[in-house]
Amino acid sequence: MLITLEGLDGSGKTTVWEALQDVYPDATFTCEPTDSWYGEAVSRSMADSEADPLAELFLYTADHANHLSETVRPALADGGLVISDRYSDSRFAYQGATIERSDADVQRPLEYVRGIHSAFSRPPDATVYLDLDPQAAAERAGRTDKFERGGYLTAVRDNYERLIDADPGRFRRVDATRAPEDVIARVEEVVADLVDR
Ligand SMILES: Nc1ncnc2c1ncn2[C@@H]1O[C@H](COP(=O)(O)OP(=O)(O)OP(=O)(O)O)[C@@H](O)[C@H]1O
Ligand SMILES: Cc1cn([C@H]2C[C@H](O)[C@@H](COP(=O)(O)O)O2)c(=O)[nH]c1=O
Repeated sequence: MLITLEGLDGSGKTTVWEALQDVYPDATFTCEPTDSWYGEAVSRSMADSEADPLAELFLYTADHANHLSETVRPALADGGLVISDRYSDSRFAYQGATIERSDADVQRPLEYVRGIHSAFSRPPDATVYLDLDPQAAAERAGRTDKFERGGYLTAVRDNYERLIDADPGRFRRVDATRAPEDVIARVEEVVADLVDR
């Protein structure tokens, strides 16, 4: 089973991802961007405020393709549980917003990014969405790079809401405004329920 953690920067994904490792020691814990050289290329693009939005989308997508073939598909083929801190929905939400706000000649960017993935990707079985307002998210994340400015995160959050509306059965929304221990406890409940199904 593939479970993904999604949400805005600073919503607490990595905090719960680390906590889940104590509960599921045999699971494969992974993330996007990865630490491969594809992920390093993504990091270079993220650090470049002039990066071309379409080029950046394809760097993230290359990293995803490698993540699938090297980590996700083999672990699933072994019957394992895979828990990924960010996955394809991050691309749909973030690059959908980036391209929308750029001068790239792309109609319906979110659908365009989804279409690129549909040919090769493997959708999550379930996605835990850590729901936090953009201002709190930007504050928690320290507004350290071009992705963490309030207006941009509002567009990203709108895209996450569109993804949830389009596939409500896959998403489990968790209130990420609560204290870390409460968020962790709720996510643990949600994941236990998913794994026991
Ligand atoms: N529920 C919470 N309440 C308050 N602060 C939190 C909560 N969860 C995490 N934090 C803090 O917010 C910051 C970001 O948390 P974390 O790295 O887990 O988020 P993230 O969603 O993985 O962020 P990013 O996407 O930017 O990597 C950290 O300083 C963390 O300690
Ligand atoms: C996978 C992915 C990530 N991003 C953005 C979101 C964050 O601002 C950064 C790094 O993520 P992290 O959780 O802090 O490691 O990258 C993105 O725009 N598109 C993606 O597909």
